[in-house]
Amino acid sequence: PLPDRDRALDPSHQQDQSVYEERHLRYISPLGKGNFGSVELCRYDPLGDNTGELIAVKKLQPNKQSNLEDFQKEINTIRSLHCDYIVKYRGVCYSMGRLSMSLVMEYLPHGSLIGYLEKNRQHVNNRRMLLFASQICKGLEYLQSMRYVHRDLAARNILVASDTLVKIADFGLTKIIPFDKEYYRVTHPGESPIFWYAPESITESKFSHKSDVWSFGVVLHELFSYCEHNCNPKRIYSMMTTCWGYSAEERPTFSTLGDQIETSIQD
Ligand SMILES: N#CCCn1cc(-c2nc(Nc3ccc(C4CCNCC4)cc3)nc3c2CCN3)cn1
Repeated sequence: PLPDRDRALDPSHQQDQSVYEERHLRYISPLGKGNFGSVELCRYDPLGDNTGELIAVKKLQPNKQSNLEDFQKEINTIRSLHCDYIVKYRGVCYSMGRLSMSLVMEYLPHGSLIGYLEKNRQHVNNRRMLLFASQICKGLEYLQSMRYVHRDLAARNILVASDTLVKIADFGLTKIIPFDKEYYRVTHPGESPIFWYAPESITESKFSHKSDVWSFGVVLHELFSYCEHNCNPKRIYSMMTTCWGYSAEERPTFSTLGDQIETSIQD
């Protein structure tokens, strides 16, 4: 059994608030599917009076080729991230009988950025898009500072916390770049649609901060293809094309992109 489980059950220890007891979890509705798992809206209601908090619970899909080890890596990844532009870890919930576990995260009420843009396209203007782009870029700069490569950046994996805040989510494919290399080579090709993949990720299964930059360019395109083309700031379009440099070295860094987005916001 995991230490957390022992600590949570041991009455002498202050209840570890990051362990959620399954018996107080009230299922509400499905939220979506991520890598290796499905996400559900639940209310954690220990008082049983519907005053508990709403949380997003990601359950491991046992039938998927994934295993508990990959899921534990995803949990350790999200638990180590502390950034306003990355979805927050809340804790874990053990289902004793089935000896499986779920990942508990903050619930973001507006869902994925793709769904939000489809629903709100008429009143999301350029300024709002630039704000979202800048927040995603800051989240990616933070991820890079922790030597993480997301590997599945796409608007479907960006969640909307409010009309002025988006966060990066779904760390099921995230890997740590080894200290002595600039990239991570995966053994099995991923399952994600290749449209967001950099060329070297497709041809050599190589992933790096620069392949995340390529995917960020695709996310910019997803963002800005929702507003009327005529209002598409020229600078954003040229920024996207720099993210799509064929060789990784040609692509800008997230800090350069962040500065360019800030400049566009000032205009
Ligand atoms: N990423 C990624 C891929 C996996 N995935 C993660 C979530 C997720 N969704 C939410 N919130 C959320 C989601 C959907 C709606 C829909 C409901 C139907 N009508 C339209 C709106 C509303 C709110 N909050 C989260 C998470 C993870 C942590 N917190 C969903 N799928």
